[in-house]
Amino acid sequence: MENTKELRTWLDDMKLNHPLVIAGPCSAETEEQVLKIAHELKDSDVSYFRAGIWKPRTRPGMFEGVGEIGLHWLKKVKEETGMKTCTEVANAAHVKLALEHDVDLLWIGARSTVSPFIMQEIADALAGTDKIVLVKNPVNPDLALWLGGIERLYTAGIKNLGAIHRGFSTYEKSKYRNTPEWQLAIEFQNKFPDLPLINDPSHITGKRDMVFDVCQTALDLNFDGLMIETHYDPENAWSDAAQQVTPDALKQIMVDLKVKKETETAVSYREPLENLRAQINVVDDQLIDLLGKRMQVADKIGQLKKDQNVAVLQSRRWNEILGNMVMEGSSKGLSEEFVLKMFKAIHQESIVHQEKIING
Ligand SMILES: O=C(O)C(=O)C[C@]1(C(=O)O)C=C[C@@H](O)C=C1
Repeated sequence: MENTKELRTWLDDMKLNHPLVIAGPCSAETEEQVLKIAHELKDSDVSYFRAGIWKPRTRPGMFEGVGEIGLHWLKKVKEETGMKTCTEVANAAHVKLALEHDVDLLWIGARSTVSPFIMQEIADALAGTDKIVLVKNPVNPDLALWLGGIERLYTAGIKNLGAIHRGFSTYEKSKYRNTPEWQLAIEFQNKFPDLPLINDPSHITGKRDMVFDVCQTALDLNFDGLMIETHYDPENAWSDAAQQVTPDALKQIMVDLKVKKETETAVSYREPLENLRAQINVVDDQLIDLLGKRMQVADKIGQLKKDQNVAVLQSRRWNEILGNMVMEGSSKGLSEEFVLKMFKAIHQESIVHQEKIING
């Protein structure tokens, strides 16, 4: 699959003057709940009304969705509000039902994207459809697996495609429910700049009061749209209560978000930008130079360890460095998360260098 301008035709054809917005409850609960939320979202930037009909849950015994009956409610949403509809599909049976009930857009969840078998089954069931199909990132930060899933759909003749960035599971706890790993989304855009990319701040944050900031970051990184879980009574939602926002909050988010231009040709922007970029180039060169020098010192320690038969990994020394650097970093306005990530990468490279010397 190659990047082509045609990949974004379905989105361009919508002629929106704002990012694409997909909103609605995490789960369809009752007909009244679905219709009430849909009516509250009717006069907003929302183009697609979402509701989970089949809910993949981590553990059994939780609410797993209302199933097929919810598709009738989505049809009513379309008839009564004019909004298009969408839901998640996770197997061929879901696809068949969703197509039969004329759902306009289907997405594939993170737990399905991880499995090439499931992706192929869904691709085969969707073969040739002109519905829009969006693929969430797999739970693990694996760009090739994400793109591979999309490719399976493309190969099955599905041309109205896009991706949803919903963040990644990690072993380490962080302030996010699923860490965004923005770098991966940036790499995604570098490979497929014209494939519409939607952000899902609800699953990234897991908390409604963090949703706005993640939306803003996504727009700053040129995302094409947002999928935001919305419920008139989020606290009492049957699933994901902490991360849903009310329809009014969603409308406010859309007012407050600053949509920026991709670039600017005016001299008042280009001139100072070029000057600042020249400064960045100088600093980047210095960084590389310093890192090279640091590795030369690590090589010398590696030789010493080889001669004296000492282990490469020296945890006490390493933790000392990390602690000092986090403190130094914070005095220079660098976040702990960044300093740790950067020094872990440096340590890794240092170990690779010393291993080469010891085993070379
Ligand atoms: O201090 C050492 O023993 C080193 O080899 C240097 C270094 C580093 O890169 O700072 C590398 C590996 C060790 O685990 C600890 C620190």
